[in-house]
Amino acid sequence: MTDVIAIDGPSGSGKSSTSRGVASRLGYAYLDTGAMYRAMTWALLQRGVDVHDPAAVAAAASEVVLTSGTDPQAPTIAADGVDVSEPIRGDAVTAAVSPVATVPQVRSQLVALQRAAIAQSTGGIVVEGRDIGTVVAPDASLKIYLVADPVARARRRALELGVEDAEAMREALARRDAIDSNRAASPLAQADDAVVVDGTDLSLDEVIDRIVALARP
Ligand SMILES: Nc1ncnc2c1ncn2[C@@H]1O[C@H](COP(=O)(O)OP(=O)(O)O)[C@@H](O)[C@H]1O
Ligand SMILES: Nc1ccn([C@H]2C[C@H](O)[C@@H](COP(=O)(O)OP(=O)(O)O)O2)c(=O)n1
Repeated sequence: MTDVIAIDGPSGSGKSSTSRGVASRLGYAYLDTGAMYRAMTWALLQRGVDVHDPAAVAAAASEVVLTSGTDPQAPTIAADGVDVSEPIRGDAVTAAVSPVATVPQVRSQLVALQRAAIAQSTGGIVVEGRDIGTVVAPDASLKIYLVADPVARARRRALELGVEDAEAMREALARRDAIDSNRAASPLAQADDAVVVDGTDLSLDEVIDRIVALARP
């Protein structure tokens, strides 16, 4: 069985950058499950689906075909054959993704795809998201719960997106974290056997070093 490293945590804690770094160092594949929920949301918005109507979301989601490229140096995500790597980072998708991710049918559809990607990866894979250690890959050899101070998370994300109002960003992240943590279907949660890494006062390289040191030799 392939070696799986699960990295979960709230928005902007550094999961994507850290996971890509860890996968590159170890020669592992990389799966960004947040990008899958974002790509699904993009495809639903394209179809004019009301993302606050769970029945409409569930019905339309089953028609969407998602494809993930798992090279940590150049990850890709396509919806219905269209590369959506850029539009999924826009405001419209960011505002709509948490309600879409609460719909159980969406979750079961994407969890099946995530497990298939894990099964296909022969040389090890780093998988990042919210429910990887708890639901998607409970047998992962290493589970990391990556956290950072909310003010630091907002500052980093604002810098990345060129947004000036870091306080508004902190509020937006807190709103999304609240939906992601309080939903009934596999909420953002720390697995009992996860190692908590707090990246607030660590550089990206330091966080990567720490996780690589914990990884299976
Ligand atoms: N340890 C760190 N120190 C400084 N900046 C970081 C660190 N980890 C991540 N970042 C930056 O914070 C932002 C959010 O990181 P990202 O990996 O996208 O988080 P997530 O996937 O959890 O949402 C990015 O701009 C990234 O470069
Ligand atoms: N395994 C996952 C991954 C993401 N999600 C949801 C929760 C998040 O609000 C969205 C987007 O995730 P993403 O990791 O891209 O979010 P950020 O980059 O941290 O802002 O998807 C989820 O419910 N389960």
